[in-house]
Amino acid sequence: MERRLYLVTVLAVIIGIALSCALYGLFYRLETTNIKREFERDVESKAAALTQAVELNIEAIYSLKAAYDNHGLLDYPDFSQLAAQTLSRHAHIQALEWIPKVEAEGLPALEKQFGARWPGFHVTERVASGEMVPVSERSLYYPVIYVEPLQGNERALGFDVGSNGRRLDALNRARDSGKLQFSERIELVQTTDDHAGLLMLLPVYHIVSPQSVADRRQTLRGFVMGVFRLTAILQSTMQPQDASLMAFRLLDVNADPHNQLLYQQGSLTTEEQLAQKDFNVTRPVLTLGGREWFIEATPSASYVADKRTRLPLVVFIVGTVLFGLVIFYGFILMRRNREMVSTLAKKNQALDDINKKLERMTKMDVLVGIANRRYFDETLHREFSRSRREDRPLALMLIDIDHFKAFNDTYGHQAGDRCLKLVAEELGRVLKRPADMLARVGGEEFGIILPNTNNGEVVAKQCRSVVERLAIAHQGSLTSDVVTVSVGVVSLESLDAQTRDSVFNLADSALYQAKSAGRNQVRAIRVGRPQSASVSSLC
Ligand SMILES: Nc1nc2c(ncn2[C@@H]2O[C@H](COP(=O)(O)OP(=O)(O)OP(=O)(O)O)[C@@H](O)[C@H]2O)c(=O)[nH]1
Repeated sequence: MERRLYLVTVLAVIIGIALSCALYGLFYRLETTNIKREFERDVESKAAALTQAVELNIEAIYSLKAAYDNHGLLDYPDFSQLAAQTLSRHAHIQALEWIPKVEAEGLPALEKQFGARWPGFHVTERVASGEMVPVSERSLYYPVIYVEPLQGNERALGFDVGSNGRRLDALNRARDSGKLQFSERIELVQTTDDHAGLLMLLPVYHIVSPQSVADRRQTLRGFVMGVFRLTAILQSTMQPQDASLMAFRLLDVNADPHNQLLYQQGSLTTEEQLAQKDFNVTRPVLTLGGREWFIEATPSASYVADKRTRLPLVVFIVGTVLFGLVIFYGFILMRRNREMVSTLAKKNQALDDINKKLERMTKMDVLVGIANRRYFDETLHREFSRSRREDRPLALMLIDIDHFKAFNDTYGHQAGDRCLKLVAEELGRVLKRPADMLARVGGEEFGIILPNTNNGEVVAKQCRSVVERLAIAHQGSLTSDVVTVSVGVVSLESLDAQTRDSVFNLADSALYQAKSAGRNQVRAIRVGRPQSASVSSLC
């Protein structure tokens, strides 16, 4: 019981801790979801800022394009003035340029014309070493002939934009679509260091809004081009604390797979990336100018750590304490209950003992300490039924103390009581089998039931003689000078055709015969199987 109580308690403690852990996990996951949502909002606002910054810069080349559409070709001073005005509103543009379409045969004249303005002017291309060299021969050229501001962009002047695959791709798309086009990420010719840039191109035609691609190709005059420094634009949208809060990459998914990365801020170790992978966010930034840009962001460990609260831990501790209290209270209740059950069991045992004692008392003769008449009758009834059911023999004996009235008269009533006890004790010693039963059935009369016995007269004779051998003086007796008993016994081979009363009457009748024969006698009746009843006197 004790062990079971402790087992139940230990089990409850384990379940309690498991539930607290589950609650901790639940609240931790809820918090993780909230942090992820917050991070998504941060990334979305960054993407929106980026989109806005790019769209603002687009306005610059549209104003230049409008001038070309309205006034036809601009000369250098007009271009320079208009571009300077525009650049004053757009700090992140590296340069605004005019790129005419030049047929091969027009190239020498162009070089001559602009060589007069800028001594040493040549149409150039960039070789792998980064050096600018005169262009190789081809049918079409797209040289930069106006660049504003010139200072810092000198290397771009004369550069054949069509000499480079990525740039040419953007030129062709702009020419054929008639719309704004962005280039992939390119390395700007203006600088020798590796500064990433981006070209925005708007085509200018000889006619207004040519409808077909063929018309556009045929009527192309040139391009208005804006050169942007990616880093400058992107950094303009950053907050100083951004670098410590997240790592992100801006990707151009339409670009060559090796050239998709436009910008990268911060970087995480492999362990950090793994730890933070649940928080990774990918969002579109803009779809414009033939490009699709996406932002991929991962929060730093400190971003996540700053947003974590102690709530899951508090829930775990409170849960554990509450479960602990409940379990403790349950343990106390169970122990109290166990004590009550044990006390109750003891009380029941005591009651049982009392009941048994009372039952024994109702079956006992208080004076002589053997079974009383009531119990004798019950037993006789039971043994009679059993013997008959099992077809076994049964013997019944009645014993009467001779001249007991005279004993009382001579020695007094108390001496009579002592005599009764002594006789009862002695008779009890004669019985050897557990099933044999001695009872006081009357004042000075005893009865003995002998189950499974067909020669009760043997026991009867012993009874008579043990009482005589007690040698209790009995001066009032007309039979002997000591206390004697008369014994009647009936031994039945079979109980067929008998009743309990008939058996008792046979024993009583034998006793009467013993008395009639002068007392201190045994008279026995033997009843065989039906039709063979016989009576025999033994002494
Ligand atoms: N001391 C004492 N005497 C009892 C008790 N019960 C019955 N007696 C006495 O037993 C006597 C029985 O008397 P009787 O029925 O005349 O029988 P008897 O004197 O033994 O005569 P027989 O049986 O014919 O030999 C009565 O005097 C009862 O008072 C008892 O519990 N204690």
